[in-house]
Amino acid sequence: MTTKPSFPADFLWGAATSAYQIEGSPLADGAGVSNWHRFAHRPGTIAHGDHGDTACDHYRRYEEDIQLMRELGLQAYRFSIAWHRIFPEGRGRLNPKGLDFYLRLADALNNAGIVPCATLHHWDWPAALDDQGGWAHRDSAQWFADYAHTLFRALDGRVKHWATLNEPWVIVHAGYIEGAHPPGVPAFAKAPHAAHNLLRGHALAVQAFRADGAGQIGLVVNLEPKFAASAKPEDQAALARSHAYMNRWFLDPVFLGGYPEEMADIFGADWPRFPEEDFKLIREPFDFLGINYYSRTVVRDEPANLPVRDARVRQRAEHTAMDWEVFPEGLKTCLTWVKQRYTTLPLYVTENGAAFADPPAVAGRVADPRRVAYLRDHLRAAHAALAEGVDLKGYFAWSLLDNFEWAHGYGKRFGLVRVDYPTGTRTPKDSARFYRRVIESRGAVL
Ligand SMILES: OC[C@@H]1[C@@H](O)[C@H](O)[C@@H](O)c2[nH]c(CCc3ccccc3)c[n+]21
Repeated sequence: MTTKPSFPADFLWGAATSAYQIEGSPLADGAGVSNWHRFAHRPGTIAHGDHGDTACDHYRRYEEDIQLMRELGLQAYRFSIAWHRIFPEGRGRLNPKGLDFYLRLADALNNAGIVPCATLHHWDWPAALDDQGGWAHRDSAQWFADYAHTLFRALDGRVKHWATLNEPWVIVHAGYIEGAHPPGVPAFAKAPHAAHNLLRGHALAVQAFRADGAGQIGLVVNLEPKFAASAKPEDQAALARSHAYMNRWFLDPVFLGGYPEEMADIFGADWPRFPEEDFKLIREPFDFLGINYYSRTVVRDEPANLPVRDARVRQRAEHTAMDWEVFPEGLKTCLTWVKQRYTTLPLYVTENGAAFADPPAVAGRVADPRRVAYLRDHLRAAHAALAEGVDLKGYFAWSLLDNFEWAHGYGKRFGLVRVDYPTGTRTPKDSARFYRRVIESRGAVL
């Protein structure tokens, strides 16, 4: 490092979580059954038979966790709101006690001088909505906008930084193509409709925010740079399909007004014709884009591998416990690609982090040197993007706490803070102490 990085004085340093992954108390205070509560209790869906009945018990321990955030020097905290606590059946009857938890959470964060950054939908929602067709049902867009509108009004003055959806791509790919997430049954032909309705819902929620909200609203997407395994035409074509499928499927419509042409190739006869007026709606302008970055993938042509007909070529490099390649420069690649192809909107890294097989706590310490190195190298890449003119406004480490890693259960630990189950004991890892020094020095320690 020739010159010490220095991030802007107003750069927002935070950490991120999501409701089902940390809260526990899935049915407390009148909450309805969520898709993830039902799915995680279906035998065989989650590693080790894990589920979110307790998770990090954050629903009850949120004040302790906010104290942890203060000790880490966090300036912001990205969390998600559990729809099924607000509308147990998805729409109609409001559950005041469910809403009250988020009022208390936002007040405690504001009192601690920590900016609350709320994501309206981070994959969990009332199971009743899946039973009514889920995101494949065209009305799901309005269900979401009505839910969002209620929250904009209820949290007005407490939350000023909103995101509509977390990673619509994962909701569609894992939920409708793979069946590894709820609704849990592969429904290939429904996937394009689910994607389209997620985008319509996002845009309708932004319109509701313009009418009744205050602050900033954005969309959070996962991006993963793709590289071809060779210059062979078939590998180059696989690259184009893979890149369109994961990185352009949602950003092309919101910023360019139409889906990538590769989608019709990928879905074939199952690729619908959507009404033109939908694309006008989906282009509703918003205030920032959140980018979740973890890794890159090198792909080759693989005709048997439907629907994208690509396959990952594992690289000779360090990999995390998720078997994701450690590739820090990919974060800069994502940030500069978005600026060059789509928009000069403010950008946030809304998730970046790694799971490693951390040792247990010894004398109040957890040595996680690989996570320290991962954060250091990715923050350097973020700074390089800033230096190239990307309007990067903040960074949220994934995650504040070790938590429920979806189908992987609790075996994959992403936290800056270790959580020991079932006691729930929190122990800041060395990476938490490192991150605090990064925040205090505005990056000078990198
Ligand atoms: O896996 C770590 C985190 C999850 O715990 C978050 O809830 C979720 O927002 C999130 N997204 C990603 C990257 C999306 C992705 C997953 C698998 C394959 C490709 C992309 C990683 N993570």
